[in-house]
Amino acid sequence: MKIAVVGAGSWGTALAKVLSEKGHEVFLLARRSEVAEAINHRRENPQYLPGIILPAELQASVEPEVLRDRELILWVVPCQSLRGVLKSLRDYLGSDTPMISAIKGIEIESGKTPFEVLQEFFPENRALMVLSGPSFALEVANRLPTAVVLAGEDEKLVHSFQEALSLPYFRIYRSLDVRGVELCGALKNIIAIAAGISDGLGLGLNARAALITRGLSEIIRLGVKLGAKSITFSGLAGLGDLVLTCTGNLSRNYTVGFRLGKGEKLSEILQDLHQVAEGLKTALAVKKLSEKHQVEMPISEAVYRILYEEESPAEVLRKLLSRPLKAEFEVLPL
Ligand SMILES: NC(=O)C1=CN([C@@H]2O[C@H](COP(=O)(O)OP(=O)(O)OC[C@H]3O[C@@H](n4cnc5c(N)ncnc54)[C@H](OP(=O)(O)O)[C@@H]3O)[C@@H](O)[C@H]2O)C=CC1
Ligand SMILES: O=C(CO)COP(=O)(O)O
Repeated sequence: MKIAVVGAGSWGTALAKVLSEKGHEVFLLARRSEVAEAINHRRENPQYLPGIILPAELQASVEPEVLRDRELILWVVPCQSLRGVLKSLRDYLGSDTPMISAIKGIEIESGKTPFEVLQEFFPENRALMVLSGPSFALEVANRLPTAVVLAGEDEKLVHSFQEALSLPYFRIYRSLDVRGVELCGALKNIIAIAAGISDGLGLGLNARAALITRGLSEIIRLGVKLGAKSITFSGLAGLGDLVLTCTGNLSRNYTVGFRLGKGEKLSEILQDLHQVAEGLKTALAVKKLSEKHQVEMPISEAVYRILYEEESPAEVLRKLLSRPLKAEFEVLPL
């Protein structure tokens, strides 16, 4: 299959490597020519995946022309950049070319997910899909076993892409709950920041387990209000990715939280953060969505206050722990 991956950061490069190893003809569309040149001539993306040797067949370019004859496009740019990237590239794209978003975020202005933004640009396209799940780029690039989920509305189509894109070390499960799979991936990043803060403060493993569990509970509440199926949250894109990013120090979101917990200011952290930590922006989008839909999200709210109202992590923690006691599950008559 002729494939283009748009976005030559860590995840775009790792996915392009997987697809190239599967035998597809892959173009990786970079924004900067030095990135494309390093990939084409040194077989490496030194800024984002240093030391990983990329397949000789994988080609990189900065020319949007390479999108013209592709049979599949993967979108792998930061969520807040997607709309601008689509505006600049739409003339090179077929209106019904299959497309997969591998982006985990929510647009701040519109409250839309990447899938919804793609639908806005390609309203007739019935071949839009979402890829999510626990998958650190570096581990995938090192061919460590990974399981992810591909979601789409057309079961036959998702099934065929599941087969076409899987490798033994990159197992793709399929789902019809696009909304759920996509929201899981976006919302877990905020909880990962919270887990990092907790670890940075030295609050211990009990606290982290509580954050993961209560975090899951609140992201299900919002997700279901927004049309997701609750069962999806117990799958790879939900619990799987939540556990990975709340416990793995390869996570950029967790790392930002950890540094905040250690007392660094967000402005200092942003200065040397050379990759995207989507949870920072998603926290703003979720603040608006939770207020609009009247969903209580105490952990996400706490992260928002630390990030954007400069409340100290210790003060936010004190408030979290003094919330009224309640039943664990709202639906049970306890
Ligand atoms: N890394 C991971 O392990 C995983 C990441 N994801 C998701 O994938 C998405 C991309 O993340 P990731 O690859 O890690 O991010 P990185 O920060 O590693 O790379 C971002 C890439 O996007 C490019 N980019 C940024 N802004 C623009 C823009 N306005 N126009 C065009 N290109 C732009 C960057 O180009 P430049 O270098 O020129 O700035 C860079 O190639 C995120 O939503 C993330 O949550 C999902 C699963 C795993
Ligand atoms: O989503 C990820 C792994 O599944 C990557 O997490 P970070 O963006 O926090 O690094």
